[in-house]
Amino acid sequence: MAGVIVVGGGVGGMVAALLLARDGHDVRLYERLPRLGGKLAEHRRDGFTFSIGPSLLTLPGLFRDLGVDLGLLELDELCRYRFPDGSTLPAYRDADRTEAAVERLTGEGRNWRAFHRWAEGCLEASMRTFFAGPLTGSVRDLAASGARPKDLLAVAPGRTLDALARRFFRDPRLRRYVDRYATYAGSNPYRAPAALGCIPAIEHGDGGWYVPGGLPRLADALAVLLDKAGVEVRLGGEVAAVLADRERVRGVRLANGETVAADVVVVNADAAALYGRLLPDRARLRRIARLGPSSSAFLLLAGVEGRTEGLPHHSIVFSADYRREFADIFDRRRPPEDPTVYIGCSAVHDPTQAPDGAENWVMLVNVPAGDPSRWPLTPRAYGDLVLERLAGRGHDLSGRLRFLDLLTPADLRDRYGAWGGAIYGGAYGGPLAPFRRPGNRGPRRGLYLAGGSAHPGGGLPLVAMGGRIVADLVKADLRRSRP
Ligand SMILES: Cc1cc2nc3c(=O)[nH]c(=O)nc-3n(C[C@H](O)[C@H](O)[C@H](O)COP(=O)(O)OP(=O)(O)OC[C@H]3O[C@@H](n4cnc5c(N)ncnc54)[C@H](O)[C@@H]3O)c2cc1C
Repeated sequence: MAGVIVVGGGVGGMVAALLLARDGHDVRLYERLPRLGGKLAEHRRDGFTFSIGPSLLTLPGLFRDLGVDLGLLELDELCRYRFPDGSTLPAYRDADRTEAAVERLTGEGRNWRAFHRWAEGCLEASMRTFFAGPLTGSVRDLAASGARPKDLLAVAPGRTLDALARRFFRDPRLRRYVDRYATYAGSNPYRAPAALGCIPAIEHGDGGWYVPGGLPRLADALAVLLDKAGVEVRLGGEVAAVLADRERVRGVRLANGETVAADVVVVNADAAALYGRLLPDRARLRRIARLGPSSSAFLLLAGVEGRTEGLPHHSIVFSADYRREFADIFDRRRPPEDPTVYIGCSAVHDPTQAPDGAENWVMLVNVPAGDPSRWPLTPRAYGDLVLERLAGRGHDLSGRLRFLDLLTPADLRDRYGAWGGAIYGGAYGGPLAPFRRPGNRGPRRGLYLAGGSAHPGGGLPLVAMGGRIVADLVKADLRRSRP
């Protein structure tokens, strides 16, 4: 039995802690916030509840397999897209219905079916190789994963996501629909690898889900399992340093000065925080810096009076010029002048989320990571701009706002210790970027990384996979090191 410390109680940290405790190890989890869940969080005000992290759950089987038992709601309409010309495209759970909707809007139903088949193939190859095992920081890992040349071809290596969209679709609206999947990894579709195009195969294959009571109930359910498995959770327990000699990890030092010894340390905190502060390592930090940060989020949380006829649970209102929008975010490093806005309203399906006769609108805009004090306009003024743009695109909230709360990249940075507020650590800025992200093994024996800034990446399903990959690595390494 090894002494294991997990630094951070985000979903990846909780999954790793749970699996290692179930394997018989003595696991302690330190979380600096007064609650578990990390970015899987909510904001409450005046009877309204807002998810300020994930709003859509995919691959729920990853959590069911751990013993999470929540009555999930499967969404029939996954998302409704509104384009600058005012036309809309609903994406349904059912692929046939989506194909028919695409056909009605653009006459490209067959192209959508071909794209969907490609996405399924890409997903199947990625699940068997890239997502299945650890990454230690080298493309050689792929060879070790048993990937065949056919698998490599299935992910369209060398192509960007936008180039993939152009290969399948003539209509610019459909290209935008594909490009948008880059934002699931906080990245720029004009640079991100085509492999991100596998995401719709997850949504149409396995569905998009809502957790009644709000997605953070998933963190509550994991917390109950941690308790049952005997994990000692210390909330408000900030780790100030990972202790290690040249060979191996020795434990951690807490912010209150206490030191705790351990054989294994799993870091769920951001990789940039690990190599920047907890166990400084300039070379590794430089490698992360070269990726550039993923995007961050600007959130408008609105208590809205009245009910909106026909409002779906999830919708996207596209900007007029997507390329310019991403140049604003990743090159000019300013919040987009004309933003695409995600609108989430869980009150559509869940009356616990807003008072009677009202709606809880979460409006999310992709913005650059970094301090908003450098923005050309204040967050409040930018919030007004977002509302104005939405009003011009069929969503006028004037006269209906009970209140409007804002969250900026500075909030993400300060709450979760995320690099400049970047949601996913480094961005996927080129075809090899997935292999250049931090691996799961740290530079000392007994040190591991699990979380959205490390392999295989961010988003609830991927961090759950990462937690499992790390637990398996720890078990295998401990077995090997036994005399
Ligand atoms: C606005 C937004 C929308 C999103 N939408 C979706 C979505 O719809 N679907 C989806 O699947 N995903 C979505 N995500 C992404 C998803 O939330 C994250 O990828 C995932 O929750 C990250 O989990 P993690 O394991 O990396 O841990 P994190 O959530 O990053 O948590 C890390 C934890 O470590 C703690 N910590 C940091 N430093 C220390 C320290 N020194 N000592 C102790 N504790 C420390 C932090 O306080 C934090 O609790 C969204 C995220 C955001 C912010």
